Amino acid sequence: MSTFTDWTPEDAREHIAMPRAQDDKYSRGVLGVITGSDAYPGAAVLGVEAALRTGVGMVRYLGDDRPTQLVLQRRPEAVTAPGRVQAWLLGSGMDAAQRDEATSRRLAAALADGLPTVIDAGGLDLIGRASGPVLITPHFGELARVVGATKDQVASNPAAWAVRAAEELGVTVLLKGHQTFVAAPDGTRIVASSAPPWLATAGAGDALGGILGALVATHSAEVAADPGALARLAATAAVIHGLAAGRASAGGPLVVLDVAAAVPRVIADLVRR
Ligand SMILES: NC(=O)C1=CN([C@@H]2O[C@H](COP(=O)(O)OP(=O)(O)OC[C@H]3O[C@@H](n4cnc5c(N)ncnc54)[C@H](OP(=O)(O)O)[C@@H]3O)[C@@H](O)[C@H]2O)[C@@H](O)CC1
Ligand SMILES: Nc1ncnc2c1ncn2[C@@H]1O[C@H](COP(=O)(O)OP(=O)(O)O)[C@@H](O)[C@H]1O
Repeated sequence: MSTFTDWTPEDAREHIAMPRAQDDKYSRGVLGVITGSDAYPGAAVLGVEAALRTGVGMVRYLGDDRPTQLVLQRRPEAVTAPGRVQAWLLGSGMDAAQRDEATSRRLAAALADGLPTVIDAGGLDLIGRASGPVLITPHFGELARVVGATKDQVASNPAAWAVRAAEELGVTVLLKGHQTFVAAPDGTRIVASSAPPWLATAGAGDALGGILGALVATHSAEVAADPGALARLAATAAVIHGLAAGRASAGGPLVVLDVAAAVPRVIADLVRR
């Protein structure tokens, strides 16, 4: 039985990249994002919004036309031309069965980059094709599909299934749920428990992907030097997400854009501690 270490706000604060006076947008980190689809364009908007609110030098969004238009309407800060990136966020709001050729090509190019890559939802079939360090962000149903189990089996012992998936797949696993379990092939085991159940709402996981993508892009060099850093960044994202949900909720229902809107204040409070 693995022991999972609780990830606290004090732990999380150590994993926020503070911009320095000499920084520019490129040196802070560029997150490449391929998410969303005609069927689920909102997932792209939520992920980009959350990434920008977490703090990153640039979000380079390279998804389909419809989500691109919606992302730009909501966030003209996003750059939609190809170019340099330091980490990738792939798969939220995509359906592997509906993927067209152009999307497959863009995903393949991203996966061949050798960069740290966060893979969510409709990108999870691509785990084995990534050439860089990988972090996956499944919910119980998605992890069940990936490891060939049932959702009920995963739900009955999520911590153990997160460990098993990390060991079998050789990637860092962030398993979503009321508690967020993070397991890495190097034996790192972390749990984050700051999220209120009000966060169980459609799109919350897409926002988590954006928060995590931004943290990875702003720590790309650290991850290249030590892929074990991905687990600590994953747990930090879960803590930020949970604390932001607590603010957006204030004890009542929340909407995901309000969770993203709360992220900058959560981070400001963390770094002030
Ligand atoms: N605004 C947008 O654009 C949004 C877009 N979105 C995008 O939609 C796409 C489809 O994602 P999806 O999770 O809805 O369906 P899918 O992967 O087929 O899983 C279904 C299976 O998994 C289970 N299951 C589901 N959730 C679970 C959970 N939290 N915890 C535990 N189990 C859970 C469920 O089990 P059941 O309850 O049926 O037994 C069923 O077996 C994806 O690309 C996503 O990014 C969403 O993010 C919403 C907002
Ligand atoms: N009962 C719960 N309590 C707290 N957080 C939850 C609960 N259920 C889900 N969450 C969180 O909400 C998010 C849901 O993500 P996900 O299942 O991928 O939904 P979606 O695909 O709709 O974005 C995850 O970050 C998860 O940890």
